[in-house]
Amino acid sequence: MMLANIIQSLYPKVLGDFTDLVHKNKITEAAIIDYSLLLLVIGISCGIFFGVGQYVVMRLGRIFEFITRGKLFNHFIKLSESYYSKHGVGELLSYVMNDVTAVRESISQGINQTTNAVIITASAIVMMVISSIPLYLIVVCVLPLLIIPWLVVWFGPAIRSRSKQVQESLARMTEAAEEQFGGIRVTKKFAVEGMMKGRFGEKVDHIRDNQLSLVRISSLFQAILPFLGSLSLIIAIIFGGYLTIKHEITLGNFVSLTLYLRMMVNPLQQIGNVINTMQRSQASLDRINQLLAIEPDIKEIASARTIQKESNGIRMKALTFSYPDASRKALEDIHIHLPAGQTLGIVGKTGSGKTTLVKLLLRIYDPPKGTVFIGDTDVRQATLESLRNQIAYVPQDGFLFSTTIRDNIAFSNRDEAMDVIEMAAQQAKIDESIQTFAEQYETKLGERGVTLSGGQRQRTSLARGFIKNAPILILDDSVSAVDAETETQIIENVRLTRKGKTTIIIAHRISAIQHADQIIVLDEGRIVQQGTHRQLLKEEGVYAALYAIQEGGTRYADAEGK
Ligand SMILES: Nc1ncnc2c1ncn2[C@@H]1O[C@H](COP(=O)(O)OP(=O)(O)OP(=O)(O)O)[C@@H](O)[C@H]1O
Repeated sequence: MMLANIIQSLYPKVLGDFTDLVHKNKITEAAIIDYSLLLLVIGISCGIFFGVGQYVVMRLGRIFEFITRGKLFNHFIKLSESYYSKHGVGELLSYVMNDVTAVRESISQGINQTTNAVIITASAIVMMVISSIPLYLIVVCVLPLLIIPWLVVWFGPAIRSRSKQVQESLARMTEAAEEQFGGIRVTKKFAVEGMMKGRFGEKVDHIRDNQLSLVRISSLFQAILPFLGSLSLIIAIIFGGYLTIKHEITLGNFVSLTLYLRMMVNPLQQIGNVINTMQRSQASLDRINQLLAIEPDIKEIASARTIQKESNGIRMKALTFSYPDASRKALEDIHIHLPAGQTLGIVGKTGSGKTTLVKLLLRIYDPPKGTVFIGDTDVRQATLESLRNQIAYVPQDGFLFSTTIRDNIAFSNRDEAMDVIEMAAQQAKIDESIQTFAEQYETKLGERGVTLSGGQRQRTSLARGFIKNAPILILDDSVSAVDAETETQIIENVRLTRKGKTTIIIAHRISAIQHADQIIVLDEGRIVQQGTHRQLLKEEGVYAALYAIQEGGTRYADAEGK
């Protein structure tokens, strides 16, 4: 690129010399051919060097894009759930798409155009000196161009802050789009398309306002640069023209001078582009760096221990926990001792803290020190990998990936044997449904595949939990979307396959937990009842009341069925 620019700066000198030959009537046919060939060589060399330079620089930009996207993804994977509960998917996508692209463009354009501008300007000045154009004339003509650095300092911060606003509003729009697409079914069912259109329109309006504000300042900056270029040409024509008339400089000198100044105008305009792009990309780079500087909340201590993958019990001692920024305690004074191999059932109203309890066990949020143990190890002292390998957690709404059913079930080990996968599916009572699909376990799910019903999704996610065969299995309301009969069969399968293995079952239906070795009833973050099914039925309280309601419902259904 540098070579291309240096070679390009020979044009005006060659043309200037040619003009002098013509002016002095010394032009010959041979000279015309020589000068034409010289211009041809200059043209071809410029083309080759410029093309190669362009390719190298573009490649550099793409490599940056590739590395940064990878780095961002690795960082996202490390961030804790608390981060994701505050930042939407759209916002995160915006970093990966908009910000990375802005920086890549500035690298490609920036290197290209800065090299152009600097080399052309420098070689133009050198060539003017070499062409024996008087120094004072060069200085006077180039003077208006010296205002440019001052303009850069003046406009730069304003462009950068407006660019940041644009990037932020783009992030908000991506977030809104993601949410609107995700919720399109609800929108349609409630027939609120108009309201949603209005909400999305607001975000788009916001981007337009921010972009126009950026365009205004960028345009003003861009407009001043060519004006300064023209000013230096005007000075060249007045002053240079006067010196030519006075024979202080040759006509060839005058032609070269004007051509060199003209040659400098484009790079100067490019400097404007580069500065704009750089300021914009600086705003994006700041955003990317701020994101990369965020530390995950959940960190492994240096001396973290590996929990052995064996049957371990669970203990919770005086556990009290509040979510960050929450005024209310999610859990208060929880004491649980579940010996290895036993089953714990948890019931409680919605919002009573059931999921929070298992999130603390999995260390998705940090419990206070010395309150949650697996075996003898405080979960805060364990390596995160060994802790999470110890537990198979099946949430209520297990996310399924847009891949085959087989890959979704064998998620923790893609090489799992087919019979093991089928066994897990049978235990989760999803095998029969899968057999009805044309491609069975190879059936693709998601956008380009089959849409499963809520219950089928839940059972597929359940099979994913079963196949992990972890020392601790947690079912967090994982059979809520299946019918009572299937639920009974699944729970029976859990009982049989989890004999001697620690299991936690969270459920709203007592039928799912009544067999447990111990049951706790949570209410507003506190354990209000604790015991076996028989013991709890004898006590007056939430459990017996819940059982009575659910039993009453079942008897009524049975009577109706007869
Ligand atoms: N990430 C979070 N940040 C702040 N508060 C939260 C968060 N997750 C849950 N909570 C609050 O903590 C309390 C307990 O929630 P939790 O999800 O543990 O209830 P739950 O018993 O599992 O409810 P459900 O049966 O509806 O699943 C609720 O008041 C809830 O609003």
